[in-house]
Amino acid sequence: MAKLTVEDLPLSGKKVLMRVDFNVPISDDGTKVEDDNRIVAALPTIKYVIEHGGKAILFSHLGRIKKEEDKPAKSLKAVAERLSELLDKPVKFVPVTEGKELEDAINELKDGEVLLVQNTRYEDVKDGEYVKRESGNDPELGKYWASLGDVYVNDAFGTAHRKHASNVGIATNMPGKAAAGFLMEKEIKFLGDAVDNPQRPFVAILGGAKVSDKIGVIDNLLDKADKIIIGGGMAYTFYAAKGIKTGDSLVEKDKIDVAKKILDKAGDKIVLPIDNVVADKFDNDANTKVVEGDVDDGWMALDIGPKSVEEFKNVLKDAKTVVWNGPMGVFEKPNFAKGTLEVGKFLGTLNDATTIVGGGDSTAAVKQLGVADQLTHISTGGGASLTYLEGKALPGIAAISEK
Ligand SMILES: Nc1ncnc2c1ncn2[C@@H]1O[C@H](COP(=O)(O)OP(=O)(O)OP(=O)(O)O)[C@@H](O)[C@H]1O
Ligand SMILES: O=C(O)[C@H](O)COP(=O)(O)O
Ligand SMILES: [Mg+2]
Repeated sequence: MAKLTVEDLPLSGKKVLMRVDFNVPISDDGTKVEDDNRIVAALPTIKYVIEHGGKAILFSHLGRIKKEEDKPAKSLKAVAERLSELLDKPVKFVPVTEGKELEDAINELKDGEVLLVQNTRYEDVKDGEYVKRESGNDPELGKYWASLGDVYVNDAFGTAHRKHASNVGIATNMPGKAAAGFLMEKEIKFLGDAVDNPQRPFVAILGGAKVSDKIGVIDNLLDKADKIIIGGGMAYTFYAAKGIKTGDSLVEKDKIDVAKKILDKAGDKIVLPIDNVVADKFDNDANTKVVEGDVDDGWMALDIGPKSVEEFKNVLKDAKTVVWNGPMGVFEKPNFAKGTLEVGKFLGTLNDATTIVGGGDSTAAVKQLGVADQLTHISTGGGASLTYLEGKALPGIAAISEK
C-alpha cells in the first residue's frame, strides 16, 4: 500500500484514535460476545500501539441503531471485558460517544493504556430521532472525534466499505496523520493476491440476511465470477423473482425487480437452492420439513435442503478460487445449521483451491462448526470483501493518508 501505516506514526505519549471493527455476534441481551474473531484480529495493532507508548482510544460500531430502545443491547461493555481478557490487561470503557465524560476519560489515560468508547452508532439516534450522525458521516461529528486525538489508525477492514464519521470522517479531519493498521494491510494484501487475477473457475457463494445491502453486489460479480451460488436468506428474493412461492421466508419485496434483472443477465451463472428446510416458526423447536421449490404460507425457509447441498457441491468441486459470504441458513439455531456445515466441510476438502470466507457471522459459523482450519483465509470483512471483489474502492481505505 502507498498508504501511511501505523509504523509510520509517532506513538509514544500520543493520544492514538483507533477505528476497529468490533461488530461481533453478541447475545440478544448484549451481555455475551458469541464470537471474538474480529477482536482477536485487531490485537496486533492495539498491542503495537500500546507497546510503543501510545494511549489507545478505540472506536467501533456494534449492530445497527435506529431507535433509542436499540441501544442497551448494543452497548460495547461486554466487548471491553472480552478485549481486556484477550490483552490480559485492564481496558477502560466509557459509556458515551461525546461530551465531558468522554473527554475526561481520554485526558486521564496514561501511556500504554487502552480505552474503548461506546458504540459509535449511538450517535445515529439523538433524543429519540434517527439522525444518522455516524452512518451519515455528519461533518461535525468526524471533526469532533478527530479533535480528541493526535494521530489516527484505521484497522476496521470489516467497515471499510462504509463512509461513516468514525472511519472516513475522522481520517479526513487528520490529513497526514491517518494510517492503516496491520489487519487492514493484511486483508488487502490477501484479497488482492487471491481475487485481482483469480485462478479459475472462480465461484462466489452468497447467503446471509443483508439482502438489500448486498444484492447489488451480485450484478457486478456477474462480470468477475464464473458461478454465483446463492443460498441463505438471500435466496428467497430470487425465488420471488422467479415466481416461486416463498411463504413467510425472508423476502425483500422492493428488491424483487433487481433480482429479476440479475437473473435475466446471469444466464446459467446463478445457482439457487433446489430444496429447503422449512419451519412453521422462527425457532429451533419449530416443526420442520424439506420441500422442493414452493414454500407454502405458514412456512419459512430457514436452511437449504440436501439436494441443494449436492448441487452446490457439484458446482464447487472444480473451483480454484471460492469466496463465501453469508451463511446458508440460520446456523445459530442447530436445526438449521446443516446446509452451512455441509458447504463449509466441502470447501475444506478442496485442496487445490483458494477458499476465503468473510463476514462477522460467516466466520463465526465456520469456526463454530469446526471447519475454519481447513480454509485458506478467514476474512473479517463480509460486505467489505464483497465490495473489494466488485472492484470498487473502499471509502475507509481511500480516506487514509498517502505516504
Ligand atoms: N434463510 C434465512 N432466513 C433468515 N435469516 C437467515 C437465513 N439464512 C441465514 N440467515 C441469517 O443471516 C445472518 C448472517 O448474514 P450476514 O449478511 O450478516 O452475514 P455476515 O457473514 O455477518 O456478513 P457481514 O459481515 O457483511 O455482516 C445470520 O444471522 C443468519 O441467521
Ligand atoms: O459486519 C459488517 O459487515 C461490518 O461491521 C459493517 O456493518 P454494517 O453492515 O452494519 O454497516
Ligand atoms: Mg453480519
